[in-house]
Amino acid sequence: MTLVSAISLATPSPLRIDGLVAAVFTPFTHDGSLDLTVVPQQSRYLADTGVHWAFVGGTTGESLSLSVAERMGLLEAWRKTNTSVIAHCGAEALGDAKQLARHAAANGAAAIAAMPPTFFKPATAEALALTIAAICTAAPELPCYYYHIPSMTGVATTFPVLDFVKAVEPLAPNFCGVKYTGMYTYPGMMDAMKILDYKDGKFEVLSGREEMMLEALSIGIKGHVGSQFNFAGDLFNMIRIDFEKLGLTTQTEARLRKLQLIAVQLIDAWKDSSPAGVNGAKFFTNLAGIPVNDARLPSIPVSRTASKALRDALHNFCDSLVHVVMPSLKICDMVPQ
Ligand SMILES: CC(=O)N[C@@H]([C@@H](O)[C@H](O)[C@H](O)CO)[C@@H](O)CC(=O)C(=O)O
Repeated sequence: MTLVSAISLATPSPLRIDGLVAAVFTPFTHDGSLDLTVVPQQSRYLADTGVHWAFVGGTTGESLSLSVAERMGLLEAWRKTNTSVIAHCGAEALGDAKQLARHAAANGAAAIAAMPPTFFKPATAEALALTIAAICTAAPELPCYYYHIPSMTGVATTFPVLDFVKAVEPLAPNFCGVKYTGMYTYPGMMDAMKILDYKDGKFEVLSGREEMMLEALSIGIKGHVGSQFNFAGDLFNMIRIDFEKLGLTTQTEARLRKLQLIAVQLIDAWKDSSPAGVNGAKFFTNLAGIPVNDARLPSIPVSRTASKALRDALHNFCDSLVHVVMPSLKICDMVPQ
């Protein structure tokens, strides 16, 4: 084997995902213990809705509310399913993040991703690059992504993520791209577009805002990571596949916009009626009969009043909106009337 071919074999390439990655819920029992027995049910539901990737232990997965051992067990449970896995390894302690990265590589993850420490925050692109590079290079055989979620971390809000990409590129040969959830905040989509354009598309951008799927698709983003894909991947796949097959034309724009607005209505249903963070979204999966139960404190369980509002909102969504564009959604078939 020549040196060049050895290097090319050793340096991982971006995954180039063309589809949905569910930011999967972490299942707990009613007393808040990890309940890995639920993971196979989650995996089957995802597959039934056309979702074959999971982002394990992310924000929706409450990573920072889990111990390192719990996060390792969670990854191992997902690796026993048919769902491909991107393992989130970000942690407050860099040693923990590196340990999780090494564990992910040893347990069959397809890639790793990491958000930065959120308490002692990296203040510059260079500091962020050194931090993420330390995690990526702990698992040099895996594609490694920076998980950009400024709404939760407060990091990289004063510099474009492209500046970080340029700084991390020489530090981590296996750095492969950005999971970009900062679509709402300036420079958002422009920054994501510049990363996609940088060095002729060397790096991958995964969108972290499914309610902006059409915008993301329009700039060439093909991989999407989101919490809604836990229970509505079939709806979002319709948007993605219709866009890719038909394109955004005067004939298709109304339907595509309608589909995305229906998806937004589903998001608003839990965001508006349940200020309990991830618990609002978890509630829909619980309603579908998959007992992921409540998020750990400091998230507060959905109140009895909010539960009724959520259930009514979902029934209204299923009764009035879904039939507008599609025969049904799995979540609507699973939720008791
Ligand atoms: C802040 C947040 O939770 N963002 C979600 C979105 O899917 C979000 O739920 C959606 O855009 C609705 O706002 C994901 O980007 C998070 C994510 O990928 C993860 O949980 O790891």
